[in-house]
Amino acid sequence: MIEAEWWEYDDEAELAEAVAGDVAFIIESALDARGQALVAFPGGSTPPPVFAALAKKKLKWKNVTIIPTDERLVAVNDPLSNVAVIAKTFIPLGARVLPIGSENKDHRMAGKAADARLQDLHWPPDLVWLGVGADGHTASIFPGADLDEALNAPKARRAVGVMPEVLPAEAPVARVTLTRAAILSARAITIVVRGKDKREMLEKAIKDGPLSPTPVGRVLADAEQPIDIHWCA
Ligand SMILES: O=C1O[C@H](COP(=O)(O)O)[C@@H](O)[C@H](O)[C@H]1O
Repeated sequence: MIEAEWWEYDDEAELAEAVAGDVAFIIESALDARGQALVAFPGGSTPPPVFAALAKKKLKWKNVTIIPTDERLVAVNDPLSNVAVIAKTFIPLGARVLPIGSENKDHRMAGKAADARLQDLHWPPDLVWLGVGADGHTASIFPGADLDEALNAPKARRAVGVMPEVLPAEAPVARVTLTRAAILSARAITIVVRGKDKREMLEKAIKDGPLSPTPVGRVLADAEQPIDIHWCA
């Protein structure tokens, strides 16, 4: 049974401030407990206002490592790159931002390379913050031939390569993504989504659990930690 708590906001600005406050608290707690923090942030259009609010927090950024939850297989200076957006905000603050993508056109090889990079990190992540696409993908776990590997890869595997069955119009490229096991290993999981349609889809995915046809439902079905879901229309 997925334990999900919904947090609703009047608008995007209110959501950004609240999520930034929560993420800062998680980072601060990790720094107090372990002297370092490892967090995974999503790409897409939802995070930038949250990043801007989070960047104003006084944290020991040099002890914080940030990885993307997933990456589009494009050059790091391509506007589609997830890590580029993260790096632009947090590298100037002193954070370590670790790219997991490559320009390798073979997404399976790129997945292996991403996994090797992540194996060097102090695991588990203190936070995996997930976004959700209109088609129900989360991180870059998409419907298609690579879905099973992303969902059922061995526990030790942290990233795989994925070719979405239907390429999303806003970023029609192959990806690398954290596996379900890597996502669920996090000390905390939070989801940030906007829009009524996504809310309905996510509510249904959570209700359907392991039987959900959507990747996000299949990922969350095995979560043992409570999930915070931040939403605005
Ligand atoms: O392609 C992606 O999309 C999802 C959702 O993005 P949004 O624009 O609806 O916020 C995102 O979570 C993922 O990291 C990204 O690669």
